[in-house]
Formats: sequence, C-alpha cells, structure tokens
Amino acid sequence: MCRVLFLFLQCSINFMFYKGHNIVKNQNTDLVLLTPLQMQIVDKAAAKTIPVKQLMENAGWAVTQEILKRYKPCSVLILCGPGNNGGDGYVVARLLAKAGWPVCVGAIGKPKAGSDAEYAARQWCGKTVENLEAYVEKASLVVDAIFGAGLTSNLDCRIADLLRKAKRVIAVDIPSGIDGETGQIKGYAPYAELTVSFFRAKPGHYLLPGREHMGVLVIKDISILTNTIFTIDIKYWLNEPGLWEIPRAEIEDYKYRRGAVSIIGGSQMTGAARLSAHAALNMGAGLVHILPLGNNEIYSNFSACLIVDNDPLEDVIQDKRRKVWVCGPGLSIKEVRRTLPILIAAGKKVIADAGVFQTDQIDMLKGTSIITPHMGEFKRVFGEIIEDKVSAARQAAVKTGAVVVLKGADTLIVAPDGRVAINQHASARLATAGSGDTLTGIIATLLASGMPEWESACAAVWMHGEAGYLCDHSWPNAEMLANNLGKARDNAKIIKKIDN
Ligand SMILES: NC(=O)C1=CN([C@@H]2O[C@H](COP(=O)(O)OP(=O)(O)OC[C@H]3O[C@@H](n4cnc5c(N)ncnc54)[C@H](O)[C@@H]3O)[C@@H](O)[C@H]2O)[C@@H](O)CC1
Ligand SMILES: Nc1ncnc2c1ncn2[C@@H]1O[C@H](COP(=O)(O)OP(=O)(O)O)[C@@H](O)[C@H]1O
Ligand SMILES: [K+]
Repeated sequence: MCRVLFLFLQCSINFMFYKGHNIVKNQNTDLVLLTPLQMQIVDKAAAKTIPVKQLMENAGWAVTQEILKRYKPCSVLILCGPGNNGGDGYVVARLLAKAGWPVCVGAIGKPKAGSDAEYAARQWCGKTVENLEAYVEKASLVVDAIFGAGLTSNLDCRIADLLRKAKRVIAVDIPSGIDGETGQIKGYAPYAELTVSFFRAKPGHYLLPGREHMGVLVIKDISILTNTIFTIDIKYWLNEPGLWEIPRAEIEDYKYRRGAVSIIGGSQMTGAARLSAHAALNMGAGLVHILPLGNNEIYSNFSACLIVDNDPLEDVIQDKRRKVWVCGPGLSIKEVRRTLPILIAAGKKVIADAGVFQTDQIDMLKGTSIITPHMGEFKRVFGEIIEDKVSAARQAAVKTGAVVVLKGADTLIVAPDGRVAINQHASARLATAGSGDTLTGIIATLLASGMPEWESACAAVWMHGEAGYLCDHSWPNAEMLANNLGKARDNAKIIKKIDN
C-alpha cells in the first residue's frame, strides 16, 4: 500500500513539475509521412525551384555519403531501374567509383529518352555488366535502385530472383517491391541492411511487413523546401513526441480537473479492470473509480487509492464530473450489453476494449470515443481485411465515429477524419496478457485530463511503448508482466524524453 501511495505521490509530483498547455502540434513537419503520390506532388513542386537533375544528384550524393560512412571499400553492384530511382543509382555508381570503389552497374530496363534518369545514366562512364546473376552473387554489396516510389505492380519474377541472390542490400528510397503507402510486399522485396530515403519517410517505411525490410532507415535532406508540405492534405504521421503534448499539472489543478477515470469492473475476470486502474493511478489520474458488477471485495482490497462504487451504474453516471469511462477489460458480453449502452446514452467518453469485441455488432460501438482492438478482435467485429489495414481501420473509424487504436507491433491510431499515426515505439515484450488493459488505463487518464481523443490515444500508445522499454531495461531477464508496466513507468524519465 505504501508503495502504491509513494508511486501515486511520485506521479503527482512529476505532473506538478511540468507546466504548460495541451497544445496539439500536429503541424510538426518532421513527423509527417508522405504517401508516394504526395511525394510526387512534392517532387513536382520542388522541381519548380531546383531542377530534377539536381535533386537526383543530391539524392545519389546522400546515399553515397551513408555508404561511405558505414562500409569499407568493397565490390558493389548497382542495380538501376528505368525510372528516377534508377537515376539515383547511376549517380551513386559515379560517386562511389570517384571515391575509388570497384563499382559496376546492372541496368534493369532502359530510362526513357530525354528523361532525367537517362541523363544520369549517360554520366556513368564505368562498367555496365550483362550477366547479372553472376555479378549479384559475387558483389559484396548490392545497391537496389530498381524501383522506389513508382512501383505500380508486383515485382517481376526475374528481378525477384536476382535480388534473392544478393548477400547484402542497400536500398535507395525503399527496397524494391514494397508498397510505399501500405508497407505491403508486392511479390517479393529484399531485406536491406540500410535504406536511404529522401525528404520525408513514407508510411510503408514503418508499416509491417515493410518495416522489417528497411534495416537502418535514414531520411536525408536533398534541398526540398519544407514549405512544399503545406500545400498537401497530410494524413499520416509517425507517432512520436511532438505530434502531441501531454497536459502538465497547473497550480490551480484539483483532482477532477486533473481527470477522473471510471472503470467497469467485471464480476468474473477482475484482473483486467484492476490493471487498467493500476495504470491510471500510476499515470497520475485525479481519481480512479471501479464500478464492480460483482465481486466487490476483490476490488475494495486492491488499493487504498482506488475508489470502489457501491451504487448502481444508473445512479453513478449522474455525476457529471466523471466523464471518462473504460468499458470492456474483463467483461463478458452480457456485462458489456448491460453497461455500454447506458454509458453511451449518458454521453460519457467511453474507451471500449476487450470484452466489447466479442461480437460482430458494429452498431454497439457507435458513440464510443476510442476503441482499442488487436487484429484478432478487429477482424471479429469488422471482418477480414480486404485491402490493407490502414484502409480497414479508417473505414472502422468512419463506421463507429470512434478513434481506432489497432494494436500490434505497428499500432495504428486512426481518427474518423482520416488522420493516421503509426507507432513503432514499442518493445515486443509488450505482447503479454494484460498489457492492453494497461494501455487502456493510460489512454483513459490522458483523455480525462482534457486531451482530445486522437492525441490521447497517440500519446498513450507511445508512453505504453516507453514503459515497455523501461521494463526491458529494469528486468532484462525476467518475464514481462503487465503490472510491471505500471511499476516501470517512471514519469519523470518519460516526460524528460518527451520534452527532448
Ligand atoms: N522526382 C524527383 O524529383 C526525385 C525522385 N527521386 C527518386 O525517384 C524515385 C521515383 O521515381 P519514378 O517515379 O521514376 O519511379 P521509379 O523509379 O520507382 O520507377 C518508375 C518506372 O518503373 C516502371 N515500373 C513501375 N512498376 C513496375 C513493375 N512492377 N515492373 C516493371 N516496371 C515498373 C514505371 O513504368 C516507370 O517507368 C524515388 O523513389 C527516388 O528514388 C530522387 O531522384 C529525388 C528527386
Ligand atoms: N510484437 C509486439 N511489439 C510491440 N508491441 C506489441 C507487440 N505485440 C503486442 N504489442 C502490444 O501489446 C499490447 C497487447 O494488447 P492486448 O493484445 O489487448 O493484450 P491484453 O488483451 O492481454 O491486455 C498492445 O498495446 C500491443 O500493441
Ligand atoms: K529501391
């Protein structure tokens, strides 16, 4: 009990330290991700001030610098496609050869006559080889400049077979075969050990399975002006601090202003609601209530900091100060049906999780604020994914009117207006029972503190990931337990990292 109180006080103190306002900084352009189509628009806009030949030279130079930084001179085969990605490849070939490296080029397709890529190809005076299979096997490094943003269909089998033979691959812009918007593999894609892209990353760099193919991802400035972004309707961001800002404790705060979190406690599976409550307490929520649907004793004995409701839900919801409710962790479908409609009808901000995803009744979720399914739960409710998971999550957000947190190693946070944040800040050790309940408690606390829905969900997913990393650090050899996620949360450290 003392420890919990200590943690509670520690959290409060941490919150007291950091003043400021809840300003959403979606305009942080560093975190913007551009779809291949948007990148084309940016390229066109940039070409008005800098010739494409120069952009290509900058791109090739950027890739060359990253190679020189990381590798000792060795035999390199540069595979150049017919488009501008290939054009970048010819520049890399010329610059690496100039640096004294043994380089040869393998041309896959011919650049269009008069194109910028053709110009770059003509500048290449070194060796161009024909028997690509043999050269790919021999080369110490293969630079994949076959297709970048312009890949339109599945990779040709011959190209796939060639890339399969490469020992070590460096990708220009993105490994050939990965869809820059969805991260899906079109036929085949190599596993690069280094990927150098330009100006801004694309969603496909961070979405799985594409992310696994990037190796080290480096985004280089090639002199495209930042303001070219402002003409575009941005829909994708990388989920990192700067996309959102968490509200800090103000001198005039009191517990309800800090935010009250209320949780429906199941009668049978009581651990889930307790984990959500534990996370909310450790996050520094102003108040945390559990409304038990039975088994009151187990909740009452849980923590001195937790308030257990004795009155029925119909009475408790009259309290206007208790705006944010968690419904789902540890609940049976019967318990969900008994409580969720009441909360929605009362106009509460509901975070719906776990137990609410036991049926395919989408209508039941309409009116909730945030839903947090993992992929299995998502499919149960919304059906199989036909196109890609971002499109599916967007449709689900529109259908329900809720922010969709599609959990996984690349958690998506999708708003009904189409905004998508992609989270890569998470340790695989988060994959443990109860970890999702912990996330729900964190989201609830941020929502209750006044952050908007999408921003609360984004910040919570990132902080949950950070807690996972802290667990990795604190208990590197131990099994990960969800309640350790609460214990490992060191708000001071996390907030310091957010501020940096
Ligand atoms: N446009 C610009 O200003 C800049 C573009 N850059 C580079 O340009 C790349 C994009 O260039 P592009 O738009 O020319 O696209 P790509 O170079 O990726 O490829 C487009 C070409 O490949 C063909 N193609 C597409 N899919 C194919 C498939 N499955 N099988 C066979 N052929 C296929 C297309 O018909 C087209 O000829 C970026 O990835 C980046 O590397 C950089 O040079 C920086 C500046
Ligand atoms: N491989 C992984 N890498 C990073 N995070 C993961 C991975 N697998 C699961 N997670 C995260 O762990 C949490 C698991 O949630 P969930 O499956 O709902 O667990 P539970 O229902 O047991 O609480 C989610 O936040 C998810 O994003
Ligand atoms: K490529």
